[in-house]
Amino acid sequence: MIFMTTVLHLEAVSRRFGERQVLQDVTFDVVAGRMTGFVGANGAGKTTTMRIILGVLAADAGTVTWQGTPLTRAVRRGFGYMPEERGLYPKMTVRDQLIYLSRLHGLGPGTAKRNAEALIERLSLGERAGDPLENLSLGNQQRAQIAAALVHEPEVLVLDEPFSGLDPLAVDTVVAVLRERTARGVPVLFSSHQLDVVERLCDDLVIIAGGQIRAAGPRQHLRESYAQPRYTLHVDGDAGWLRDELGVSLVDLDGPRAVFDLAGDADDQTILRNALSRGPVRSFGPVTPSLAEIFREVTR
Ligand SMILES: Nc1ncnc2c1ncn2[C@@H]1O[C@H](COP(=O)(O)OP(=O)(O)OP(=O)(O)O)[C@@H](O)[C@H]1O
Repeated sequence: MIFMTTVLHLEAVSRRFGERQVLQDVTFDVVAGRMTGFVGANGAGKTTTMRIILGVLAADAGTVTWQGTPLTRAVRRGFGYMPEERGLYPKMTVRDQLIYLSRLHGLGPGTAKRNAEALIERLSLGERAGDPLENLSLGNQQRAQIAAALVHEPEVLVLDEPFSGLDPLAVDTVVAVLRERTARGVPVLFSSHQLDVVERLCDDLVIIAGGQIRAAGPRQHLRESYAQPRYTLHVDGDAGWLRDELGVSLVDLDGPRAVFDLAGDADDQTILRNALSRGPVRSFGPVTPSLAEIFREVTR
């Protein structure tokens, strides 16, 4: 049997503004049913990439396809987009604009209302749904923007910094709502510079720097492939003896706690045995690098 994966695929997308090459051969996939975190420093090219996906901006070269077909205006109408510059009507009530937006996307009045109410409820906007957007707190405006991207039941979601300005509880709520969409097979691409949030949320990761993709793929796979042979050791006494162990290069030593790299031919069990021969060992093991460490490594 042939399995067709539904993907949003970018192939060698390039774009320049004047003399400045802002995107260079950007290639990556956003797979159905998975949350893809798009991370990069300020000015790396995330917003430009998202604008090209949505057709707000044209690429100089390269293609974007959905399920193997180049994007047309009609296909993009089925996308949900939360732009960086946001873009709801400040003076319209949250409820009215959610209904209006889903009607604009061709939903019938009953479905539009039902979807709007469900998202208002889900994103805890009930008390404020009858207020003009501009009267809401920034966090609630942000929730309304997310509701606006979702209300027409999009096939693909592209969200520019959806978590910025949200408190941790709101982040969890929004994540739960997005997970419901991925569970239905919707691919979600979201940009963020909050690496801790991305680390917790994404299934796949795309790292961009200076307009070029530096790493892309399943988060766990990236973590493993960038894994340094790094260990932590926690003993009762002082761990300073590690300095003299063959193959050990200390990264951090704080009394009984140590972080160290191990040369390829050194044996971690030998280190553990040596530690045990000196007294109790409270913990010992390899550490997986954090996303922040991988990010620093690939964008160096
Ligand atoms: N319309 C434009 N005209 C000229 N330069 C632009 C334009 N839009 C973006 N740029 C430049 O392109 C580069 C990439 O910008 P982009 O907004 O895509 O980055 P980003 O990764 O989204 O950054 P941030 O996290 O700060 O939003 C920046 O140097 C920016 O100044």
